[in-house]
Amino acid sequence: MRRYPAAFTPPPPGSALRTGDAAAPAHDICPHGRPKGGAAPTGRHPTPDPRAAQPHGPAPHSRPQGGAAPPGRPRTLDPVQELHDAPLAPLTTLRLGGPADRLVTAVTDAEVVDAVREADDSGTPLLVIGGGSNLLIGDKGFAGTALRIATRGFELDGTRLELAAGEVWSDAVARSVEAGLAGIECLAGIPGSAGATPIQNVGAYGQEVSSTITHVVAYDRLDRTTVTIPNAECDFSYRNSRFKQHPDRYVVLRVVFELEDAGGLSAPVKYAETARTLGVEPGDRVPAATARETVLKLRAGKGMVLDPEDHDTWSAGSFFTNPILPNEAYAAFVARAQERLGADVTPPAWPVGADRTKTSAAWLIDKAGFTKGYGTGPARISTKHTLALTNRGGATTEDLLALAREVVAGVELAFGVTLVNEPVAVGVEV
Ligand SMILES: NC(=O)C1=CN([C@@H]2O[C@H](COP(=O)(O)OP(=O)(O)OC[C@H]3O[C@@H](n4cnc5c(N)ncnc54)[C@H](OP(=O)(O)O)[C@@H]3O)[C@@H](O)[C@H]2O)C=CC1
Ligand SMILES: C=C(O[C@H]1[C@H](O)[C@@H](CO)O[C@H](OP(=O)(O)OP(=O)(O)OC[C@H]2O[C@@H](n3ccc(=O)[nH]c3=O)[C@H](O)[C@@H]2O)[C@@H]1NC(C)=O)C(=O)O
Repeated sequence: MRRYPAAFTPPPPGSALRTGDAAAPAHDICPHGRPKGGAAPTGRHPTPDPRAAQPHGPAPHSRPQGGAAPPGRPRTLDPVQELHDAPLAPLTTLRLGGPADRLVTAVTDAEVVDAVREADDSGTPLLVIGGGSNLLIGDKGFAGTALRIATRGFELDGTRLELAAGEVWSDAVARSVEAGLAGIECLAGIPGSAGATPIQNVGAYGQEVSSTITHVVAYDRLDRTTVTIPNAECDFSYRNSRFKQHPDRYVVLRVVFELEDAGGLSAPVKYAETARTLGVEPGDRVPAATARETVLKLRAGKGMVLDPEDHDTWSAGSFFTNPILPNEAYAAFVARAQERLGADVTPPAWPVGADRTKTSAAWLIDKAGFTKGYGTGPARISTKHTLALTNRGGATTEDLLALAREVVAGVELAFGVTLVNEPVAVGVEV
C-alpha cells in the first residue's frame, strides 16, 4: 500500500487542467428572430428550461452579440444580453433542443434577480440555464425566457470558498486544489456551473457537495427576496435537495463551501474504485492534486469528461439515477436477476440506511441487453459507459427520447425496476 507524506506542496497555479475552457464553438444565435410560439412545456417544469453550457458554449463572461428585441417589447436589460429565437442546442452538452423565445445572459446577481422578477411579473415561463450539462430540451424549444447564469466570482478566504452560481465548476475544483485545499477534489471534471451543484447535490467518487456546502444564497421567487439557506435546511440527499424539490422556487446566486486544509492532502479517499486505482486503502489520504488527476482519468475512461471530438461525451452524464429500493424490493430484484443471469450473479448493492438498498442503473441497463455502444441511429448508448445516452451528431431530442424509453421499458421487463431520468426534461417527458 502506498502512503503519502502528511505535508505536501501543491503544484504551482496554472498546472491544473481547466476543463471548462475547452472548445467553445461559436454561439449560433439568430439576432433578429421573432419569438416563436412554441408548444407549452410539459414534464417536471411548468416552464421549460435550457441551460447555457460553458464547457462547449460561449465563455460565461462573453456576452452574446446582436439580438435587438422586436419593437415595442419591454426591456430592462442591456440589449447585448438579450437574444430572440435563440438556439439552445449549442448551450447543452447533448447539443439537443430547439430555440428559446428569448435568451437573457446575466453577468451579475442583480441582473439575475432583475431577469427573474421581470419574467415572474409578466407571467413569462422561465428556464434557468447553468452549464447545460443536465438538460434535455425538446425539439420545439422553450416558449419563454431562458436565463443563462453567467455570473463570475471565486473568493477564497482561508478555507472558506464562495462561488458565484455561474462559475465553471471544474475550474473552481482545480483552483481549490491548486490552493492546497481538500473536500471537492473528487468532483473534478464534472461539467456545469457551481450554482447547479446544490440542486441535485452533485456527487461522484465518494464526495457530495452536501459535505462541504455551508450555505446557499438564492433568490426566492415565492417570497420575492434573496435568502441565505444553511446546509441543514437544504434537505440534501442522494441527487436531491430542497432546490430540486421546489424546482420553480429558487434561483441559486452563490454557494459557500468550507474546505479542509490538510497540508495539501485530499480528504480521506472513500470510493473503492478510486482507492484501488491510487493503490491505497479506503480512508487513506493522498495529495489532493493526485486525487483530482486520478478522478479525471477515471472519468475520461468512462466518457465523462467533456471532449467535443468524442461523441461519447455528447451526453448529460448519467442519464438515469441509481435506483434506491426498499430492502424487500431489492431482494425480489436479486431473485429475478439470478433467475435470468444465473445463481452466482450478485447485482451491485450499497446500503442506504437500514431499510433501503441502492443498486446500479448502469448494471441494470447492461444486463438487460443494452450494452456499450447499443443502437444504430444518431442517438446511442456511449461506447464507454452504459449510463450515458449520447448524440452521435445529427440526433434530435426525439431520437434520444426513443432510446431512453426503449431502455426504461427493457430494464423494467428484465428486472422489474423502473429507471428515473436524472437530467431536467424541458418540454418533454421520458
Ligand atoms: N456527476 C457527474 O458526473 C455529472 C453531474 N452533472 C451534474 O448536473 C449539474 C448540471 O449543471 P449545469 O450544467 O450547470 O446545469 P444545467 O444548465 O444543465 O441545468 C440543469 C438544471 O439545474 C438547475 N439550475 C442550474 N443552475 C441553477 C441556478 N443557479 N439556480 C437554480 N437552478 C439552477 C435548473 O433546474 P430548475 O429549473 O429545476 O431549478 C436547470 O434546469 C451539474 O451540477 C453537474 O454536477 C452533470 C453531468 C455529469
Ligand atoms: C456521471 C454522473 O455521476 C456518476 C459518477 O460520476 C460515478 C462515480 O462516482 O458514480 C455514479 O455512476 P455509476 O453508479 O454508474 O458509477 P460507476 O462507478 O461508473 O459504475 C457503477 C457500476 O455500474 C456497473 N457498470 C458501469 C458501467 C457500465 O458500462 N456497465 C456497468 O455494468 C458496474 O457494475 C460498476 O461497478 C454517478 N451517477 C449516478 C447516477 O449516481 C452523473 O451524475 O451524471
